Amino acid sequence: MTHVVIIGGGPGGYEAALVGQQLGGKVTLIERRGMGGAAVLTDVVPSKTLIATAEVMSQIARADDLGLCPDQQEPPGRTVADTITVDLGRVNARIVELAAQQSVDIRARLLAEGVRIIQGTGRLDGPESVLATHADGTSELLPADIILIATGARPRELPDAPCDGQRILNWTQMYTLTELPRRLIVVGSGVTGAEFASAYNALGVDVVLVSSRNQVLPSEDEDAGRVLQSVFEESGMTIMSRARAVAAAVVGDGVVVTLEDGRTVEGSHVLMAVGAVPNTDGLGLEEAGIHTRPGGQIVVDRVSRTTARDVYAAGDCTGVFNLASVAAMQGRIAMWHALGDAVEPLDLKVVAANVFTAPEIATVGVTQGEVEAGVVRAREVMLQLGSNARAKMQGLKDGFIKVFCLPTTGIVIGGVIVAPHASELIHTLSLAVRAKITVDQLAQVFTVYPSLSGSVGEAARRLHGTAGDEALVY
Ligand SMILES: Cc1cc2nc3c(=O)[nH]c(=O)nc-3n(C[C@H](O)[C@H](O)[C@H](O)COP(=O)(O)OP(=O)(O)OC[C@H]3O[C@@H](n4cnc5c(N)ncnc54)[C@H](O)[C@@H]3O)c2cc1C
Ligand SMILES: NC(=O)c1ccc[n+]([C@@H]2O[C@H](COP(=O)([O-])OP(=O)(O)OC[C@H]3O[C@@H](n4cnc5c(N)ncnc54)[C@H](O)[C@@H]3O)[C@@H](O)[C@H]2O)c1
Repeated sequence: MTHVVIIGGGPGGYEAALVGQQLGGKVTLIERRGMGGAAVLTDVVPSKTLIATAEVMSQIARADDLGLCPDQQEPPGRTVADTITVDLGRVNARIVELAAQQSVDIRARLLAEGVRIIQGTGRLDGPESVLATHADGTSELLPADIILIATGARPRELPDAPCDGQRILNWTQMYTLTELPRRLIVVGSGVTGAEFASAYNALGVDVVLVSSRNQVLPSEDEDAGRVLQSVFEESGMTIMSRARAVAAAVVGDGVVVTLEDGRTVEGSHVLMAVGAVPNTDGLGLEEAGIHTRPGGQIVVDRVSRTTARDVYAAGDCTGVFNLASVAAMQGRIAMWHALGDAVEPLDLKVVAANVFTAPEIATVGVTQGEVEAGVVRAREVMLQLGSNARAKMQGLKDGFIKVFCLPTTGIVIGGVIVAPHASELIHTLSLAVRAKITVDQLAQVFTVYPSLSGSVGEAARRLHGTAGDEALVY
């Protein structure tokens, strides 16, 4: 019997536990908070549930363009959106309930599969055992043949902007609000900042986005960031570019955020979305011979091995690519490798990712930045969403579909989709990248008429027979 001990019950930990148990290991999982981890309780599930409500509001905002109008009794000039009231207390109660239920479901599945769950805190006691401190304060030493560390990450705080959970909030604290903020300042225009700014903007809140760079979403496709920036601005959001926050303080019944250049921004609440730090302190890593990077992330190879024999790590604590899907895959890979099953090393080139803004931004494979820097040779096409028949019918104007392929063979190597539900549309391109199919093969796949995915086929057709690394923009 191989004893597997996992610290952390997020996607990295619980997906690994399922595989470990399936492959005949005796798995113990230690989680200090709740099963599903931050992904389920405070990060992915709550934010995407909030965004589900915001999405409905975004559609309602287009209702007037599609010929819908408020009831005759409404005063003239009112839009359909003006007639809707957001009950944030109910929205957030639903979110918290849904996340808690998801956690319960995951726990039940793990128990049904035979995983032993310890509610408590784990730390390494050398590379071959784990000390679990139970919720009641008692502790237990667990000898382990294989250890997986999947302890995740937490919000980074600025020293002069400590989160109080009332007015200065991090992303885990947003669900305690029962009334819409009068004016929400969002500090940080990375994925978290952009998603919350987009959602609260759609809910009708006056949003100020403090962005340290020229354009929102600096790590995403530049064309995509440009579309989002202009959609945000057109919808009335205030974006303060090249503005770095240094402090936030509660003043009266509001907050004041101070920028590096001395300017101040006033609002009712502020969301600090300035990145994440790995939960790797106090785990006994150094003593166990496990190397970390200067930021605290655990060094792992592509099969999730750390620098200590039979100790693996997965997910945000490794900082490889902070996504739930990647955490889960790293965890499974660790178990496949450790327990002697067939395993393919992690390949970041096939990871599909999505920013859940309105419109969404989905990406897979090579990036425009890599092509422009000459890291990859590619030819590409970019089709504006506005030219798609279905998009016209639905009143969608903002967005595009971009496809990259190898110059000689035409093999699809990446893509970017900016559109509502891009997270679903990207699947075709993910499959193409993973299966290494050519643009001609993709062009021969039937798409429904009319459909947004029709533009994926159209993009592939436009890339037929064009030699060289040119960029076609329509
Ligand atoms: C706002 C937000 C939205 C996001 N949205 C998405 C999305 O839409 N899609 C996506 O793919 N990714 C998304 N992410 C990223 C995703 O949340 C993370 O990549 C994912 O949670 C990583 O999973 P994990 O298992 O590494 O860690 P976590 O989910 O953080 O779980 C780690 C667990 O370990 C526990 N733990 C830590 N230390 C100990 C210890 N010593 N003992 C016992 N337990 C311990 C913690 O309590 C936690 O429950 C989002 C992130 C944020 C911040
Ligand atoms: N849809 C998704 O998959 C999703 C959603 C949210 C988060 N995530 C993941 O979670 C992780 C954390 O996301 P994040 O957006 O919080 O972090 P991030 O590090 O991606 O972005 C933080 C942003 O804040 C900016 N910033 C830092 N300090 C600042 C300051 N003082 N003033 C103004 N701006 C400042 C940074 O320049 C950066 O652009 C990321 O790895 C992300 O991929 C994924």
